[in-house]
Amino acid sequence: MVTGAAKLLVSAGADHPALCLSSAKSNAFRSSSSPSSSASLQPSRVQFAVVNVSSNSPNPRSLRLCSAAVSSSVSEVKSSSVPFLDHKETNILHFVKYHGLGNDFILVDNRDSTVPKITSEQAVKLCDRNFGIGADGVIFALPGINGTDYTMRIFNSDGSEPEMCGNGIRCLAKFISELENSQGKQSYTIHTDAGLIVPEIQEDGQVRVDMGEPILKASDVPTRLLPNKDQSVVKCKLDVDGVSWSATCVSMGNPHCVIFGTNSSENLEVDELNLAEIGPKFEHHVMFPARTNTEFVQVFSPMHLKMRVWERGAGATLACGTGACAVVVAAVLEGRAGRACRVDLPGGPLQIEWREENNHVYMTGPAEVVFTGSVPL
Ligand SMILES: N[C@@H](CCC[C@H](N)C(=O)O)C(=O)O
Repeated sequence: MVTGAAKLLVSAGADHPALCLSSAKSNAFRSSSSPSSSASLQPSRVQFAVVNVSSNSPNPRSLRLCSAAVSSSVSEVKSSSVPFLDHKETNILHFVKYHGLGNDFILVDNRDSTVPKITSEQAVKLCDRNFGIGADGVIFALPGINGTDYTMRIFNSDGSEPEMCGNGIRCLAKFISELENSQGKQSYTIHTDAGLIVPEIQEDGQVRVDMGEPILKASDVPTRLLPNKDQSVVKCKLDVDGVSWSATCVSMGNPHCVIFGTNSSENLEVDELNLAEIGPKFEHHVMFPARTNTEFVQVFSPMHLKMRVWERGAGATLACGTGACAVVVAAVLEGRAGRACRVDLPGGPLQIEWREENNHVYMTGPAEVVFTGSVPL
């Protein structure tokens, strides 16, 4: 069943997924060019279909090319002339998976409704890396509110709904530009629960995001840690797991607890931390009434930081955009770094700038398509 176009079809039993994978490098897998390739797929047995778009292809048209392929494998009954994401089969969700530095998301075209197409319980199942598609969250592109172009909503992989997601909004910008069929430099106004966020796709494909102003007032972060006179929580003692940590709390719309050291060591070696053990203890600490994301940071120089993150609702991830922003704000407040830094995350670097003129934080980084697919709900 493998053709010259590198088409691979695996059909499993009724209780197991049938999976269709296609190379993005050829148009030969379009439905019109290979009608027999999907003939062995019986719609009732198709549990899951994925088209591999190519994680390293910079070709912005790759998503549109592959959309045609999915329509042929998931639904033989549909005409391939209808764009993939516009198919309206009952109980099938069409999605595109993206990642920003390995922080990965299932993107859903929700422009026709203000209600997310799936529930938080369904999101948990789809994010599962063994029994689902696998992702750190599900992101919906909804109609704009109050004059904005779009609204972003997101479920974490545990089903909770955060206010914002930095890597996710870069992915959303790329997703929207594909939906709108636009090319080159584009900027969008996005309504989020953290306020107005403005991502801009650059000529080089990177996405620069105006992330708005950081929130430092303890009660707004929120944290119960004792604030300073100016209401901020900077270098505050926090006991976790028998260790006294030095914590600075910053909200980028969502809460972050930033750790550079302990009472016995001013500087962390972040690779030595057992994140899976200590992360949940920070996340669920009584000092954080809305739980928290936690970043552990090592300072290489005033312009170069390294962090690892334990995310609220998602655990250890390869990157966290709001986390990297919070880290630079905290580093400035603690006098450890300048306002423009490279932040190294497990999945790669982000450029972060906290501008003095307008108090806004700017994040620049990549967002890439991984694959398109369809899944029954
Ligand atoms: N990975 C995201 C943050 C996602 C939300 C977070 N888990 C929370 O619950 O606040 C990012 O890149 O910012």
